[in-house]
Amino acid sequence: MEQISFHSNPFLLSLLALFPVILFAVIKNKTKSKKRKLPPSPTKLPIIGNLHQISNLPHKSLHDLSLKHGPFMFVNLGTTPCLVVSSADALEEMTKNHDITFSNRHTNTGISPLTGNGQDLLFNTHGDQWKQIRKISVLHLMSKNVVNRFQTVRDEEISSILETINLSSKKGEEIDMSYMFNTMLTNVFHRSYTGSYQRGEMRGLERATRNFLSCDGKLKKLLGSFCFEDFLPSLALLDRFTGFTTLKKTTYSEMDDVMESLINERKKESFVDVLLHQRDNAKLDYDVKAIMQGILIAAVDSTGLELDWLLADLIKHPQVMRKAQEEVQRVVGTKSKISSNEIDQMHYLKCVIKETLRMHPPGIIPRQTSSEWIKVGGYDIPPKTIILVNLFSVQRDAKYWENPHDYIPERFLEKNIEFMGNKGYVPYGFGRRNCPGMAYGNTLLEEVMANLLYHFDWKMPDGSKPEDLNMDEVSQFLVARKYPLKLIPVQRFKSNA
Ligand code: HEM
Repeated sequence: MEQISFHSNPFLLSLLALFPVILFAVIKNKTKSKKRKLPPSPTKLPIIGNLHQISNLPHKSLHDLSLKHGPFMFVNLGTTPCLVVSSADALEEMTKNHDITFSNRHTNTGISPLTGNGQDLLFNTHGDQWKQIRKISVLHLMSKNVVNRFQTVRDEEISSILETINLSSKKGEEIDMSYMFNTMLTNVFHRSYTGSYQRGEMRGLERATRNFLSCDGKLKKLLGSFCFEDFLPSLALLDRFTGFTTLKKTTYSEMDDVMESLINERKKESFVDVLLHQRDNAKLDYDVKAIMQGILIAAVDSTGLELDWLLADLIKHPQVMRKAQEEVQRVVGTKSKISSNEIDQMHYLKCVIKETLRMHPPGIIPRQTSSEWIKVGGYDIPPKTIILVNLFSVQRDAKYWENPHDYIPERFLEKNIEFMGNKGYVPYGFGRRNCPGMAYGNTLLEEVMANLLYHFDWKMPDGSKPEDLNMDEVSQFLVARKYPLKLIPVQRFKSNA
């Protein structure tokens, strides 16, 4: 057998020479990872991690767990570790020190087709492409200027729902306000996307609106379903048997058809037209349909669920409803149309909207850190960690909100708290990844609510009382009302609406 000679083997020789360096690196690495301090975590079970401690309302379960384990807490959703951020100070620290690092979003299996392989706006990695898409979208769809340009579109769509509500009021029938809100919002955004300023042009979009509402319903069901691939990847095959895979396929195929019809209905220089033009002429590489569907869902679903909560909160608190109605009446007088100047004077209504957005934010915001370790709250957070910012906990943080679980719009009269830049109040998100549709969303909330309060009183169906209104929630990525809001409208002035 040939003897191994260190002298004649240059590889072994260099290994020998490098040995002290390698040893030093190994020891350094070991002591470093030993020194790493991960956030506290509830006790985990093998395979499922902390899934057994999380109900079908994750924002509430995670809130309860955070009361025991702290504002930075590690939970394992199946095999996936996540950092849950649950207080105003914790979020402030993340945003102040690590805004860029955690400006990526986490996706899951149900959402992945929405992202167009990461070529959309909502789920794109933070970087140049995301910046370009966001700039185009704000400039051509969401800026204050564009919101003003589409004033007549909103006026027409709001008048249209007022007419329908009026008919129900004459018959004394109940009306499904949740459905009404979603239809109106889809019409508004379809017209804003395609530049259909004339209501006549809406005819071509009626089918698209019906189809969008149908597949948006399927999408919510999909996002509310358990997905093995996300939590227990080794059992991913089971998704085929639960119906998850089929539902995902049909939902996105129908959504694609809706985007196709919006592209066909587009007018020159509309948002959709600009997206296509920039992609083809300015050679910007992105997925037009993915951008369109992502923003449409963000716009319709978030604004729709907040309108639902707003009206429900007012039903549940009749004295707040009365106060808001008195203000609207005082400002508008006896006119039949409410102007934006008049809405600017409705200070109490604005507080009502702020309080509903505090109590019922759209849900948990999923982010993801970049490829570096970060330190927060004295803990070390590994690269590529999924971050779940629990807005429910942040906006009910007792350090910043007195009686945080009570509905008190007056708290906003006493303090000047805006949608951005206040600790413990982030209904439109935070940092550079915040909601670019805030101006559009908030304008819609104000205009719709001012009109509903001005023209109608609202009664519970079947003679039930306001306190009987069911306020249960459902979590389908966003946290919405579990049951549609069905009410009986009562016209306030015979000649109006
Ligand atoms: C009351 C209505 C709305 C609420 C409460 C709301 C809330 C939010 C929240 C909390 C986020 C996550 C922000 C973050 O990660 O920090 C978000 C993102 C987003 N929202 Fe809204 N939103 C509303 C309406 C709208 C509207 C009307 C549009 C479009 C016209 C829109 C478009 C978007 C987009 C595109 C994003 C993702 C931005 C990005 O990742 O760069 N939203 N929204």
